[in-house]
Amino acid sequence: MHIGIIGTGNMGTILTEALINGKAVCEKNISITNRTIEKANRLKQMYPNLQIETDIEQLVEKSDLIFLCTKPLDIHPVLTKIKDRLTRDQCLVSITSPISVEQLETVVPCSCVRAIPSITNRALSGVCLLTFGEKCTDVWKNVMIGLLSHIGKPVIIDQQITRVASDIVSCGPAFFSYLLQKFIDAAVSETNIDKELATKLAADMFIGMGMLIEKKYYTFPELQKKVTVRGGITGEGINVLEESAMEDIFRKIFRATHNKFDREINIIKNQFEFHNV
Ligand SMILES: NC(=O)C1=CN([C@@H]2O[C@H](COP(=O)(O)OP(=O)(O)OC[C@H]3O[C@@H](n4cnc5c(N)ncnc54)[C@H](O)[C@@H]3O)[C@@H](O)[C@H]2O)C=CC1
Ligand SMILES: O=C(O)[C@@H]1CCC=N1
Repeated sequence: MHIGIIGTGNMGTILTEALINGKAVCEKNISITNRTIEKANRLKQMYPNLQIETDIEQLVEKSDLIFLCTKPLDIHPVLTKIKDRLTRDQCLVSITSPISVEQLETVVPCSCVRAIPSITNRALSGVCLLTFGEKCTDVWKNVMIGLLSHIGKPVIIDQQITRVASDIVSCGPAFFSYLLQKFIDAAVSETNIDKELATKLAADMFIGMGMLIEKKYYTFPELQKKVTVRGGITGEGINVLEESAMEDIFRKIFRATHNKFDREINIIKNQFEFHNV
């Protein structure tokens, strides 16, 4: 099987690296392209057997499975270029949330899949969210599940929970590293610890927590209860969190992402409805 990757920005690069490092596919069986080809060339310096294609149509013709890794508003223009090169036997994968598999299926003849990855897939960990199109064959469904199992846990989701699921799986690492950074910065500004040590301690704590979760020793509430000794010090900190309306903050985050999502969906709907592809 030959894989084509269109767009080697953040996610296209991470996906390529993860597929290779996770031994999902050999370097030589991946072709990559990018609007600015230097970006694709940089990736080839790390993985010399990757194939670079300057012509997007040729990349599509030589690939069985094609990942579209551009930003949402750039997907429609790419589809315009490649739709006549795609055949029924191929599979097209979009990695972005505001474009549905149904929309893809209206313009291309092949199997369509949406696979929303997470930066955690770079460490061959975390979740990749999958939604299959109506016309996606069972063979391609199995190929996708098998392939993504090399870089994380494939989880099949309904269209209707797409945004919240990607908020948790894909935006989550950004949200929680933001909070962790604030935690570190406050430790440095409030005490005598230096930033380097605070960062190392916090990172090791986070890794340890991840392992605890993985081993399923405790649920989240159990974990809190175990650490928050009655009348002890942790409780003082938890009280501050309780008083800080954290729930409101997280509700606002979900509302903000969903609002942006709705705006993008509207723009994309126009692209698909009013521009013949
Ligand atoms: N960053 C993340 O953690 C995640 C991103 N995604 C999705 O991945 C997609 C890409 O995001 P990023 O990689 O962060 O964006 P990015 O801007 O870093 O990468 C997009 C790349 O596509 C290239 N491109 C645009 N039009 C092209 C064309 N016609 N032909 C070839 N290449 C073209 C651009 O030159 C750029 O390198 C987005 O749709 C995003 O929703 C999904 C899950 C997680
Ligand atoms: O399309 C998405 O939902 C992803 C999540 C992080 C960035 N883009």
